[in-house]
Amino acid sequence: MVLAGGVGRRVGMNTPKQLVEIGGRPIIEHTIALFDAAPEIDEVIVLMTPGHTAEVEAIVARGGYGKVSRVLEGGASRLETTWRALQALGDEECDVLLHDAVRPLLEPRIITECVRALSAHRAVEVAIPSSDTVLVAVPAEGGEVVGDVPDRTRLRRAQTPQCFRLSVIRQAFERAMADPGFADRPATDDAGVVLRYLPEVPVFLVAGSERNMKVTHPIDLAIADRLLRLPAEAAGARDRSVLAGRTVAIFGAAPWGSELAELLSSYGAAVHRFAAGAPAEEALAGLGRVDHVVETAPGDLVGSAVARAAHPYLRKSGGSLLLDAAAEHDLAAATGAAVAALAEALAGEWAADGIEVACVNGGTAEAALDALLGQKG
Ligand SMILES: Nc1ccn([C@@H]2O[C@H](COP(=O)(O)OP(=O)(O)OP(=O)(O)O)[C@@H](O)[C@H]2O)c(=O)n1
Ligand SMILES: C[C@](O)(CO)[C@H](O)COP(=O)(O)O
Repeated sequence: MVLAGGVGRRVGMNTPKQLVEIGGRPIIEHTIALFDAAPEIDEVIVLMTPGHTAEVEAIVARGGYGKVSRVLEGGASRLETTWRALQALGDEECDVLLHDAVRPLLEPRIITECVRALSAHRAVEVAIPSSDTVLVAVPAEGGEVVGDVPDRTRLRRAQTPQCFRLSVIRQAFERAMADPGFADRPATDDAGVVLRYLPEVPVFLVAGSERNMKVTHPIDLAIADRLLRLPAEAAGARDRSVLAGRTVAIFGAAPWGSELAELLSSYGAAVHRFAAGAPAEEALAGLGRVDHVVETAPGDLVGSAVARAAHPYLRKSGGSLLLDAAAEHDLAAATGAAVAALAEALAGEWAADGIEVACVNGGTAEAALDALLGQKG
């Protein structure tokens, strides 16, 4: 359930913040795409700000997010939106993940761990340690003073998804909605409702991440935009043995092309080479699955034809695209800059599809391979 019923008062734009475009697409699209691509997820239901469901339906149709079954209107508060989400589900028992639409940087690892945890626990919450000391402020003359400094080692910051067996979260919400005191002291998240109304159900904690931030204030838009343009594992070294059995298509004839093909083959990849300007769609269709695409002749419309053709394949495989900005060309300098800009734009746009895009400026086959595996570039 993608909870998107808010208006984004704190961000302060005249449209709900989940429709604001960052990293090349609306925030809510990043979030929908994540769940749509997650193998553990069967169905996605979106609860959107009243009056804005048509915009989300258009995003879903344009992006072809086939797991989205419904786009419904949310309620007046986050908890009311959750309540509506629960009412929209049938009687059949299932696992439910409730996720803030405005946390578009959730890693697939967290979805996997949450779903796995639900096989042993009826309630699961994602949380991270607090890197700040947290204070309890108490009113005092002229302002506030520190009332308490809780032991930080026991404090966690709650994130989403918050995950439950349907019967558990539904029962907790039924009790909350029947409690006349709930409206005066509402919970601030879904797990809080379980804690208060079904205290016998332990809420198991799964490790979240700093990256899984919530876009709440204007500055978060800039931070999230930047993060969306960085690959999730930017700093992580990659093991080249992952290339075994992968399919790589190389277009054009960069000086290092043959050496790269040999290197890839030595790690067990199946390498297919195509001449510069070869019809990319036709070439890739003949391969079936494609894990990595290398365009070394981006002077042909600065690589966009190959990129366009490669996108559906790389989206399926979670692979990568490498562009070479140093193509020999009459307008080499201008073309190179355009290729680098294209790579940066695609990296942002495709991050949510799990595709990495890198760019090299000539160099060696070794450097190209590192870039292809997301280590540099
Ligand atoms: N009536 C509401 C209010 C919030 N949310 C969702 O809950 C998530 C977290 O809420 P928050 O960051 O508070 O979003 P807004 O309520 O939109 O922001 P603000 O409080 O600044 O208005 C968001 O994905 C938001 O769309 C919701 O589904 N229904
Ligand atoms: C659910 C939540 O994201 C967990 O941190 C948070 O409590 C939502 O709070 P908000 O004030 O509705 O943004």
